Amino acid sequence: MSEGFSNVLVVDDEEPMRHMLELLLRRAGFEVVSVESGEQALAHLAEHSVDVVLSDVRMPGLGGLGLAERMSAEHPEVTLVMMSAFGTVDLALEAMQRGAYDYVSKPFKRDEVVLTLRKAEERLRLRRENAQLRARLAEFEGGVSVIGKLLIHSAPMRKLAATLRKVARFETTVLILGESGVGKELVCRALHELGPRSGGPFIALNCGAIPEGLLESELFGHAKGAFTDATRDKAGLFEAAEAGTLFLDEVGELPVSVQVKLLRALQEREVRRVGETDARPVDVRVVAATSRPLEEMVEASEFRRDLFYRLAVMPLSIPPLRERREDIAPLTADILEAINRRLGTTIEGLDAEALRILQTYDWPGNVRELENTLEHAAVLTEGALISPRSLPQRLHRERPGADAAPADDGKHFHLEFSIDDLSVKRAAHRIEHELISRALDQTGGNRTHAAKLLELSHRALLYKIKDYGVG
Ligand SMILES: Nc1ncnc2c1ncn2[C@@H]1O[C@H](COP(=O)(O)OP(=O)(O)OP(=O)(O)O)[C@@H](O)[C@H]1O
Repeated sequence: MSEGFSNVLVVDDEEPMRHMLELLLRRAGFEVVSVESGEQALAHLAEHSVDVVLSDVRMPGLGGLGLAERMSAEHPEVTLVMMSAFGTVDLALEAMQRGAYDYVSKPFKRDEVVLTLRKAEERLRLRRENAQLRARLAEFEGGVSVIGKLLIHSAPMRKLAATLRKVARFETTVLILGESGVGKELVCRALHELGPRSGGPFIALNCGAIPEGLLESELFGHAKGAFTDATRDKAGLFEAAEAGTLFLDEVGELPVSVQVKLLRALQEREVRRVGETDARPVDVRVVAATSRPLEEMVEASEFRRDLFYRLAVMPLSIPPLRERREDIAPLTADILEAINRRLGTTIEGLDAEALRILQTYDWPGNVRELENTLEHAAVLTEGALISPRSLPQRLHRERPGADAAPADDGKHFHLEFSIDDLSVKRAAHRIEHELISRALDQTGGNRTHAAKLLELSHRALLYKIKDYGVG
């Protein structure tokens, strides 16, 4: 629970109104950021931690109603307060039916907005307290509990949750270990939420997804003119995460040159923007994660030993889903609820045989693969229950004792080439395309895992996916 002031996101297409609200709310002690559209608000919410959104109801594009709908599906934990102008009160009321908490009518008195936000803040505080109490009770009783969006049920996950609570209070660097899709980012978010920095920003970076040449400036920022595209000064993610948490996913993908700079930033607690000589102090908790065996990379001189020791002060391992199968049923219920909200489907669950298939499959892509599988099944399902027929082929294939899959023999695939086209380049492209699509299919869209099957670097795979338009 945040000890600091609430983070408020103001959404209004009129600049003077945004400006006035920023001043007013800052003076009342809130942390304020403002954006001019519902689309921008969603982009901000995806990257930052926000407590309350104060949004105009009538705006071009997505608008207040669209925002209310998307927020209740994607960010149900964030409180939404609408602002309505003369003649749009009916819209504000409709937004409340779609999940908004309250509204204020424009023109409003200053105190009125502040008071409404204080009320929202109080409700938020009570809700968080309540959720924490329920979570502890459930953990205690061995039921299902959540920290943020992280669902906890099995014994290994309960043990992990207990460690998270202890570790969150301290500033130690944490290294989260686990296969792809196992929940490393969610665990990091939980750590952030449980600790004293929960009122600050949470910034995540997948180190494997950024071209090598841009990584340093992305992390540490750059000065205007530092390189050709640097048309203005820019803060890096370290500075953006000030007073909060910076999550470095796939830290093993960092090139050695950036590893050196990261180590210095961690040791000195300061960063130097590319092209600047002076360092800037930063107060950031860094949590790194990896699905690759960093220790082996250290032995192979691919990862700096000193950085490894610095990051791994507190290693936390998340076991793969196949080692905690008790989590599959509650995760499935949770995921289906989210899918119903997002896609407007009305799936109630799985029939007994389909659930058995989920519980016996090995889930190489872990929870992300489970999510993709359930979405695939939800789209194909006509009734209220998902049956084995709606589950993808690979789940049937890998099930011990399953019947041989029809059509495909499950072991081979064929590509046909025309004798009229003997281009090596085109043939090589087709083969690559086919192999990448199959690897992504097999891993439920999990790119890190697919890269391993393909024996490609994560970065090379991302380029190729973009090139071929697959994924
Ligand atoms: N315990 C959990 N409860 C609820 N959702 C979960 C849980 N674990 C994972 N998920 C969901 O599975 C998906 C993958 O999780 P996340 O992105 O945290 O994994 P990751 O280990 O960081 O993956 P990668 O290494 O590939 O980036 C997310 O959509 C996340 O919400």
